[in-house]
Amino acid sequence: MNLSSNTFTQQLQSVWASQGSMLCVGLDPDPKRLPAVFQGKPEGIFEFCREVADATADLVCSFKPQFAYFASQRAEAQLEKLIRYLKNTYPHIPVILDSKRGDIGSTAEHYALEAFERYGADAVTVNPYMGFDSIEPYLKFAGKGVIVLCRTSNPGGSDLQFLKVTPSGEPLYLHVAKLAAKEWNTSGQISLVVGATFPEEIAQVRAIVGEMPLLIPGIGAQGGDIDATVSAGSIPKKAGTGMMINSSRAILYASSGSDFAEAARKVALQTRDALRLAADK
Ligand SMILES: O=c1ccn([C@@H]2O[C@H](COP(=O)(O)O)[C@@H](O)[C@H]2O)c(=O)[nH]1
Repeated sequence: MNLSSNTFTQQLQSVWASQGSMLCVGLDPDPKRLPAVFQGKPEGIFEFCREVADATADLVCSFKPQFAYFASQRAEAQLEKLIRYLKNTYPHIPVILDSKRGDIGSTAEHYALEAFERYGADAVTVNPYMGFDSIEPYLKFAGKGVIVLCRTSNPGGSDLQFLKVTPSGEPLYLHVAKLAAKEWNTSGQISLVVGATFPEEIAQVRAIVGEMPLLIPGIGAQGGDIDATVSAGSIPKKAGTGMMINSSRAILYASSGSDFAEAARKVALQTRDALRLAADK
């Protein structure tokens, strides 16, 4: 199979089946929390992420490097190198660049080039606040995934996402889910972000979007409940699919000692198994 001609959605379908995992490991290399051996090392960020990825690759359905952790350290070259490494070593595992971009179309064209050509990501997270013309440039990259923020995991997400925006009193996040699923997704490239900290809302989004993949951050360090999340986001009769459930800090920083990779694997394995168990209920 030529994986490079596979779409993001096809990659996900195959990896859910082959790895039996809905776990997405988030790569958020916080300089204050890196094990001592990587601190101040020229390619320490790349090396730390590579070791965690190598220790968990057989347990995941995707990797999600968070752009800000690299950019704040002037480590964009290490991000490029990391994604190149992941794509070469684990071509079956999709890489999501979490950069939550959003801007007018002419600028979005360059954010899309950045995500898909410079970094070579399979999918990118985007903010829908500026409307469809800010999303459209990403959709021109056939097969690439475009993951739209819908109901985010943070408490402040309610400030805007719960505002009633239609005459019938529909909250903004459900309006985004409807727009994304019924108007914007003509090419099948769109997925949505919904937080594990809000399982009731996950269920409402799932009811609107059918089998659309959901990126679900918020288990682990943010305390989202695994059973409630999986139950809310599952696709009827397709257990173990449909979701990329992200955990970053709980896995990356399971130990700050020299056993960090082993500890990361242990937590990733427990999380993968808890997700599997929840899917089988
Ligand atoms: O609603 C959202 C959207 C994105 N994120 C990102 O996911 C990870 C979560 O990290 P944890 O350490 O597992 O809490 C992080 O990169 C966020 O930027 C999110 O948390 N919520």
